[in-house]
Amino acid sequence: MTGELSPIDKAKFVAAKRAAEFVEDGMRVGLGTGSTAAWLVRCLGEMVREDGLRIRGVPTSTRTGQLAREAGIEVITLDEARWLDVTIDGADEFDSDLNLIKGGGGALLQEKIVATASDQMVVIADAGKEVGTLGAFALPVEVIPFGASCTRTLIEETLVSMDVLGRQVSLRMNGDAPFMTDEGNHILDLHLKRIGNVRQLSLVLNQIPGVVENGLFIDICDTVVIGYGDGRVEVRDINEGTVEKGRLDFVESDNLFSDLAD
Ligand SMILES: O=C[C@H](O)[C@H](O)[C@H](O)COP(=O)(O)O
Repeated sequence: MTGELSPIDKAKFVAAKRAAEFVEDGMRVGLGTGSTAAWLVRCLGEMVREDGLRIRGVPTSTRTGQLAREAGIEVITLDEARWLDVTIDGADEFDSDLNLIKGGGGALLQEKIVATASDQMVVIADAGKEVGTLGAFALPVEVIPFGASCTRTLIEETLVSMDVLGRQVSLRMNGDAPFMTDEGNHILDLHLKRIGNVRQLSLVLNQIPGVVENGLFIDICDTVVIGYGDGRVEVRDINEGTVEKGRLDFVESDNLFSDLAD
């Protein structure tokens, strides 16, 4: 089964597998959304089923909640948890300050709420997600449907006034209809190429009426676990830099690979 996985999936898997070690018995855990976070949920599910790990998970999307339940993880709401020990989630981009772009899957709002309600946020990513400057990945902005075209115009004017490169804004679609988030909102993707001042852009965007949240995660992530297609894993800490370099063995995880291949 291992041979059927692409290098990118192996990279995501080893990052998730290593990050699962941050989770200890009794913890309340924020569960991210996306293809990398899905690996984490499967890893944690295996630890619950086979090692007796007792955790309660707070999912960041409907689909992660479903996956977690299927994996055997007890799912609770953020309000029930009140506070989380750790959140582990994927990212679309991360930079050397561990600032992120998230929301490629449209889950940025719940993800940001959950991550900021956690003692620690650990990001899991394949090495291709690392960038010198955020912005090559289109920045998702969640907006309420009411007046969305006016909100879009205001965003475009804001980008012009900030002299941001790129500036193209597109409404994310799902077939012929606008993409709907779990909160019933729309996503505008900002094609910026390069974001010079992430802090300022994030603040300015969130001041526009109609904008619910943007996909810039600034000063939220504490640790990034970077996976490589050959099994190498690097753990990078916001204060200490690279704290670990290692390699994970695929063989012991064959049943997980089998699950995914089904
Ligand atoms: O809305 C989706 C999330 O922010 C994801 O964590 C992000 O898009 C990364 O997803 P993936 O692990 O599939 O690349």
